[in-house]
Amino acid sequence: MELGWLLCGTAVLLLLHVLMELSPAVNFALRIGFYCVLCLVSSALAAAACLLVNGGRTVKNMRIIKAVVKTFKYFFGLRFEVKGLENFEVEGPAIIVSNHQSILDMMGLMEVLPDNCVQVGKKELMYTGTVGLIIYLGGVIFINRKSTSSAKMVMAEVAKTMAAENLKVWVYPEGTRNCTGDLLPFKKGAFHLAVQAQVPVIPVVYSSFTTFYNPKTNLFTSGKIKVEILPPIETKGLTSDDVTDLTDRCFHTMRETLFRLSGRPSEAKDSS
Ligand SMILES: CCCCCCCCCCCCCCCC(=O)SCCNC(=O)CCNC(=O)[C@H](O)C(C)(C)COP(=O)(O)OP(=O)(O)OC[C@H]1O[C@@H](n2cnc3c(N)ncnc32)[C@H](O)[C@@H]1OP(=O)(O)O
Ligand SMILES: CCCCCCCC/C=C\CCCCCCCC(=O)OC[C@@H](O)COP(=O)(O)O
Repeated sequence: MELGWLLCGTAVLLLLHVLMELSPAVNFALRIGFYCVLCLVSSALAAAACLLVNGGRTVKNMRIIKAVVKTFKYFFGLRFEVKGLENFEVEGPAIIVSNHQSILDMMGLMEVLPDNCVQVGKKELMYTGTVGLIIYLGGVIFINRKSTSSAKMVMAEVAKTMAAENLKVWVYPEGTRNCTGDLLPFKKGAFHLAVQAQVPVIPVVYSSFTTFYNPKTNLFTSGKIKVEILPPIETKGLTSDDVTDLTDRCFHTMRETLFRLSGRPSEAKDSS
């Protein structure tokens, strides 16, 4: 009986392996499916650990989440080459902004996440089962992207509490995932927040995933991701009138860095 199950299991694994070799679509679906299952199962386990250790929703849970997510890269053959970690060592709170390519970004995020740092996320993430639960327990700030006024209110509240709680806040200023190897125009929320709280903006750039990951062509192989944490941009003395300039400056710096890290010629002068 047991031998039967063993043979059956081996046959299924072999079949999956052959299908993965033959079809990029099957390979992609299985790898992404595995990533989602890994996130859902690990979130359930991490949530239990967070509740036992810290008792509820707190940024301290991010340490536990980080420790768990940092192991994921080994399952997918991903390597990170990180530069500039010392740029996180600013006195007090800061806004961290980075490019957002895929749901796989959570691995890159946790690879470098500094202590006392929460992310801004779309409210829909709350309804992703155990993943929603762990994101809630980690203290992620949920915003409604469809309502600028309510998102602004949430951000204004965050600006007030950042100093008291010595928080760093991680925002994806593109506001959505974008896996084209370029940046989408930046939304201004992160920069308003930095100016309102009078805290520095720290840009973090991840090299393009396009050489190993592309959902449109079902590409998902192992790969190397270069990460650069850039020097903080000060906002002391800036007012809301300066937000557009600050946003543009950050966008151009990050775009140039993205192209450099991805080995693509700079086109920064051609577009804005
Ligand atoms: C163990 C296993 C674990 C598994 C796994 C765990 C993972 C554990 C980590 C989870 C990590 C989650 C990661 C989530 C990742 C996302 O969910 S990304 C998507 C959500 N995030 C964002 O959208 C952030 C970026 N968006 C913004 O900042 C946007 O500006 C806002 C605030 C949403 C507003 O959206 P919008 O209206 O479309 O944007 P925008 O054109 O910038 O603003 C409109 C106007 O309002 C003004 N404005 C904007 N914001 C403000 C403001 N705060 N104050 C005053 N004026 C403002 C603008 O200046 C603009 O006016 P003008 O200058 O044109 O006159
Ligand atoms: C009971 C409900 C069950 C629902 C199951 C949902 C399964 C989800 C499981 C695993 C997904 C792992 C996701 C890790 C967190 C990813 C955060 C993220 O990258 O969100 C995307 C968001 O930044 C931008 O969204 P859009 O590009 O605008 O869209």
